[in-house]
Amino acid sequence: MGIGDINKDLIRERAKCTFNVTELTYFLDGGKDKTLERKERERVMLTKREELFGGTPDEYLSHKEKYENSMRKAVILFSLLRKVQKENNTDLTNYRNLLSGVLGASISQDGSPFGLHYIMFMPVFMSQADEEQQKKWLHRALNCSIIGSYAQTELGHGTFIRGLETTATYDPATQEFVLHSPTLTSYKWWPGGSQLYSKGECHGIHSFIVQVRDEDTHMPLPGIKVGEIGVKMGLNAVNNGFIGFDNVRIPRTNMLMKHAKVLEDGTYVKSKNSKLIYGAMVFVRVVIVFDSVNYLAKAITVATRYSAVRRQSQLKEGEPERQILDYVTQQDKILTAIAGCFAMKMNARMLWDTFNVINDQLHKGNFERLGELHALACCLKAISTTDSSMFTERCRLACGGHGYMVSSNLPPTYALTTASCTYEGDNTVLLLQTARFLLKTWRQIDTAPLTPTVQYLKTVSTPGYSYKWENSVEGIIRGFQIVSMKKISSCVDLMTTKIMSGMSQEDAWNTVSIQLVSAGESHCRAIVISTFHEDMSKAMRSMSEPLAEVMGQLVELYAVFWALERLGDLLEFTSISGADVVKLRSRYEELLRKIRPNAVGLVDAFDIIDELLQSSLGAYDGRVYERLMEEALKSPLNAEPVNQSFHKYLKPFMQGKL
Ligand SMILES: CC(C)(COP(=O)(O)OP(=O)(O)OC[C@H]1O[C@@H](n2cnc3c(N)ncnc32)[C@H](O)[C@@H]1OP(=O)(O)O)[C@@H](O)C(=O)NCCC(=O)NCCSC(=O)CCCC(=O)O
Ligand SMILES: Cc1cc2nc3c(=O)[nH]c(=O)nc-3n(C[C@H](O)[C@H](O)[C@H](O)COP(=O)(O)OP(=O)(O)OC[C@H]3O[C@@H](n4cnc5c(N)ncnc54)[C@H](O)[C@@H]3O)c2cc1C
Repeated sequence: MGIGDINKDLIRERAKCTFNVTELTYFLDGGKDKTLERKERERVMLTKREELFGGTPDEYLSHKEKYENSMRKAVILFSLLRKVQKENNTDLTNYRNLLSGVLGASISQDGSPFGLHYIMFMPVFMSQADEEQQKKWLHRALNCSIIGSYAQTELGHGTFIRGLETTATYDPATQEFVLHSPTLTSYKWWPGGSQLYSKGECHGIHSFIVQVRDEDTHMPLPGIKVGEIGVKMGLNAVNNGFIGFDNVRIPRTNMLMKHAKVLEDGTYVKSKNSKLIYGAMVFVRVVIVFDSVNYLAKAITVATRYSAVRRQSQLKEGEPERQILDYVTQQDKILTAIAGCFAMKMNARMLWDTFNVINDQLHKGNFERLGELHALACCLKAISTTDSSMFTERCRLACGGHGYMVSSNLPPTYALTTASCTYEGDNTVLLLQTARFLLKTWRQIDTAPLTPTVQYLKTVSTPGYSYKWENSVEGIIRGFQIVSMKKISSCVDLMTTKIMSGMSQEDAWNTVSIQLVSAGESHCRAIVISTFHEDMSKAMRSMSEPLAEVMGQLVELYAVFWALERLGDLLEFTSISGADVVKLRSRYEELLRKIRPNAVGLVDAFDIIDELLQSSLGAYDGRVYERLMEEALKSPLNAEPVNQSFHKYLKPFMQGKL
């Protein structure tokens, strides 16, 4: 691409960037080697550019065509991946980068049909199958000679796993499980878990591997009713399905038995910890935090580049129209989204490291921090997906009418982010899970050792601890920690009062649940801001000074933004004053001004190539108007000057003949 083709405003924006963009790309990828690995994956993928990115855009395909087209593209992409992924390499990083990263969403703006195989089926299998079972199936799953899904949710239950109705009854005479869907509401919907019965006793939810279709004909096996659930708001390249079992028999050894087991005579052997069955959901929630960063990175790249190119309105009479990125209200929408993306990137890394540390402990039988990991994964999944969809929507709104076009890729990206607020655990329910852990922690604060992510509760509640509000990042973090502690303690007090007045524990919980969710959110916000501050401060020590300065500005912008967003909490629970708020507001506007010159450089550093960004507004060259017209002309309605509906319907109507 010649320099002449690049929009002049974007050239100017890139010229005024104060830091080295490549240095930031290396940091975002996790080091130069990771950048080179990613670019090699992209290079390999681009050898099939036309097959993967040419043809009729998804938005003009039928529901069925879209599925078939995404399957066509997925097998091309994953055949390429097989070349990159060494034989028997069970490290799913490549696959996950292909899927949850921008590559995955690129097969179609509507997700990838292989998504669940790698993001759910493989991890569940690797965490729940014993060695024998892994030997039998893992390699076949890794090279896609079997493709799996994850059928836990049912028509009648998604959140309440203990309420799932599908049964798996062990028959010792044949050493088989009989899978059965007793009711319509027990049909697996979205597509693993079933209530396990053995010797007449129910042992709760367990995972089984079930062959659904014949390996040659692909026909559903006897007793299995399977289908697709219909058009969704997004992710329509992912064929979410339903499955009904009519007394389907599977071998005993199809129960995933890494933890709990059923012996040949039907004896049930308990898992060392009943919660390990839920392990895969913790892992997937960790992956979803990375997904939310990847989706938001696309949205901010599109909105920022477009805001540098779009000129609209005069600030002063007679002046040329201004780049909309010069309007402070536009900076308010976009620069905070950039800060939010960086903040969640650092928290995704922290969560991944925490998951690996605790997962190792679990493998050694140490379950001490399982509750903390579950609570952290729940609240970070909830907050990262809520923030990602909120900021993505702000980015769409920041692009005016063109942001409403599917060709901008902002509406499809929003559909992806908002789905993640529901799947892998509805966000409200997950924040309640975090609150459950926090209340338990608070009740034991003086008797039990505190795990790292809740240490602050002790610090800010120590008798004699005093804290005067400061407008610094550290001061804001301390403020959020105090808010969280006071919300948790007031929930405990409220519940105690209600129970003392005769209300059941369960009713007291439900009555206080709005405040419980709020306590979970405040706890998570304190963690997100402090992790962004601490981990970025550490990283800044090895950065060049110009880059470190911009990263410090993003951290402060993020902290001040959320302080202003949660003023009610801070006014209720901390000593922040009206004067402090005035100073915070002017600091916020000053930070927007400081970061503005680096906005394009910051999103360029995500280094999302145009083929993966798939946006008429966000391409690297900024030729938005030409691309909008190119995309418009792809509409089938432009294939002929007069659509047949004129002669069939409109003309007779206009002539009064209908
Ligand atoms: C909401 C709960 C957690 C409630 O479960 P429950 O058995 O009623 O638990 P409870 O009585 O509240 O607590 C009992 C205890 O179980 C613990 N626990 C619960 N879940 C986990 C976990 N994952 N890891 C570790 N521990 C867990 C809780 O902390 C409780 O512990 P405690 O008694 O307090 O010590 C559960 O039902 C749940 O997780 N619901 C969400 C269902 C879900 O996430 N479905 C995902 C389906 S797959 C999917 O959506 C795929 C999307 C992927 C894609 O498309 O990319
Ligand atoms: C795009 C997409 C893909 C999916 N993929 C899969 C898949 O591959 N495999 C799979 O098994 N599932 C999948 N799911 C299902 C998903 O996991 C469930 O939708 C999710 O767990 C929420 O459960 P639900 O649908 O039953 O919602 P519900 O729990 O019925 O939620 C409805 C409302 O009830 C509230 N609520 C429910 N319980 C409580 C409570 N205890 N306290 C307070 N409020 C409560 C919720 O907060 C929510 O507001 C997918 C869903 C989507 C949207």
